[in-house]
Amino acid sequence: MSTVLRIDNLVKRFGGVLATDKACLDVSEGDIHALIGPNGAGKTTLIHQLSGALVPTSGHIFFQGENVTGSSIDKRARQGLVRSYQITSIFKPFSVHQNLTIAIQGRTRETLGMWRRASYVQTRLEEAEQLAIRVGLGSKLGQSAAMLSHGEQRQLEVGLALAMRPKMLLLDEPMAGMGHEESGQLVELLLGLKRSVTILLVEHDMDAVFKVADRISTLVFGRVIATGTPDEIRRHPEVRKAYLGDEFEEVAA
Ligand SMILES: Nc1ncnc2c1ncn2[C@@H]1O[C@H](COP(=O)(O)OP(=O)(O)OP(=O)(O)O)[C@@H](O)[C@H]1O
Repeated sequence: MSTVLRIDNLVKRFGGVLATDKACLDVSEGDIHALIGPNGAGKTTLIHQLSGALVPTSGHIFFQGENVTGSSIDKRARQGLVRSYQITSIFKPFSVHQNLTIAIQGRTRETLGMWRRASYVQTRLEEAEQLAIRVGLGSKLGQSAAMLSHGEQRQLEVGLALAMRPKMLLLDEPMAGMGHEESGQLVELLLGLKRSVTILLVEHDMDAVFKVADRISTLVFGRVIATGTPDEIRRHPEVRKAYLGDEFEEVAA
C-alpha cells in the first residue's frame, strides 16, 4: 500500500519543552492508523503540526509525496488533509442537514442563492443527506445540532470533515467524554469509513483503538517508540512499560 502521509524527523519546541522529538511516521493509504501514548506525550501537538495549526521547529511533513510542512491549514484541507474540529465547528442552532449543507458549500465555495439552478441546490441538499446517513444521522436530518447527544455531535463533526471529501482525516480524541454505547457507535462509523478515507486517530479509549486500527504508533516524550499491527503493539515490551501496562494483554486480547 502506498504511503499517504510521511512525517520525517519532526521537531517542535515550546521554549524548553521538546513536545515533538525527531518523530518519524508513515501512514498507508486506506488505513486507520492510531496514535497512542501517555498524557503529555505530544499527540495533540503532532496533530496540530499535521493540520497546519502549528509550525514545526524542524523536520518535514509530506502528504501524497508533496512537502506540505509550510502550507496553510486551508491549503492542506484543499489537498485532502482535513482535521475534524471538536464541537466548535458545529452551528448549534442549525439542523444536521443545514450544518452539512453549509460544510459542502465551504468546500465548493459557492452559494446556494436564488441565482443557482434548482437542480444544483437539490444536488447539494442530497449530498448533505447522504453524508448524514454515512455518519449515522440519517434519521436526525431536521434536528437542531444543539439537541443532539454528545456522541451524535461528534458524529456530525466527522460528517462536516467528510464534506471536504478528504483523502485523509485527522481525528483528535473523538471518543473523549463518551459512554460505552456512544463510543460503540463511533467505532461503527469509523469501521464504515475504512479504506474510503485514510484516518490518523489520536485516542485514549484502547478498546476502540484496538477494534478499529490497522496500525498503531506509540508516542512517548514526543518520539515514536513503536509502530505495528494491534497484535504487535499489544505485545511490545516498551509500549507496555510506557503506556499499556502488563495487565493490558489479557484485557484486550
Ligand atoms: N502551546 C504550548 N506551550 C507550551 N507547552 C506546550 C504547548 N502545547 C503543548 N505543550 C507541552 O507539550 C507537551 C505535549 O503536549 P500535548 O498536549 O501535545 O500532549 P498529548 O499527548 O496530546 O497529551 P494528552 O493525551 O494529555 O492530550 C506537554 O508537555 C505540554 O505541556
